Amino acid sequence: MVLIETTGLADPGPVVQTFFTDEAVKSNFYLDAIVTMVDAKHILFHLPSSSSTTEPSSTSPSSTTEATQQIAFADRVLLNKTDLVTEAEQVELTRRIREINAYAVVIPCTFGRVDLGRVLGIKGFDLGRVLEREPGLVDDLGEDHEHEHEEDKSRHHDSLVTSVGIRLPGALDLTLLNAWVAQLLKTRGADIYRMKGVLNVHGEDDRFVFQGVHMMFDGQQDRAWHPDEDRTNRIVFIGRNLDREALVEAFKKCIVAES
Ligand SMILES: Nc1nc2c(ncn2[C@@H]2O[C@H](COP(=O)(O)OP(=O)(O)OP(=O)(O)O)[C@@H](O)[C@H]2O)c(=O)[nH]1
Repeated sequence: MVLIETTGLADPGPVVQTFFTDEAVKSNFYLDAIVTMVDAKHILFHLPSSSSTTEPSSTSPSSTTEATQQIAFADRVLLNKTDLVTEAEQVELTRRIREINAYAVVIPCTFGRVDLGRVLGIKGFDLGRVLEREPGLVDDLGEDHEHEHEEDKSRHHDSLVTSVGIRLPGALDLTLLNAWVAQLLKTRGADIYRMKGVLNVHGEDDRFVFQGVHMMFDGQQDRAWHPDEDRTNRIVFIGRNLDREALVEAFKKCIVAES
């Protein structure tokens, strides 16, 4: 096992991509998970202060992007130094972290003490486990809350990093889907940090699972849908300037029309 500790200012994107593009690395290692350590006492100085602004809450513009990106890429976020903040501050910090990355599991701790089982053996990039666990993401950001998002359009048109989870019933036309994803990665790849999905492709008995990191896309047929399983398509984006409505609209156009 190799643990890579990057510098505090590292962009995780290229590090992740190495595991998928470098043949020597790819054939000898797999990427298990990205664990981001957040300093509860100081993180707010490095994040945009609210959903409506891109400015950091203090004068640390140099590290704003990095702090946000490191949270956005994470499979696990260790919220450290919780002894130095109040309970209310911890709740607010957790909310901010989940606003950026609704998919990561946030683990509060002090002095970095966590059960290793919670940060190792995660298989966060394993296609076989894509969206195996959706901690509230789809419920929080799915169709039931469409109205709330309608009212809060600014959130999806600013340059914040957010998570967008979409659930859509129906069978997908693979050709249309491929065209959409190719176009999306070409035009928005730099802004999409991570994406994952479980899809119901028209005429297929198996689930189609995929994940992406920036322009890099990896997908495969998965196990067969169970007879009584809900075949709803589920897709998750974590990225910058995500326009939920536009993503939903484009995704809907890939659904095969019912005859
Ligand atoms: N009160 C409190 N102090 C902590 C905690 N974790 C670390 N510290 C202290 O914070 C100080 C600075 O440590 P860190 O913020 O972890 O520094 P670091 O990020 O490891 O430093 P670099 O890796 O060099 O960037 C040290 O004196 C630690 O003992 C914690 O949970 N609570």
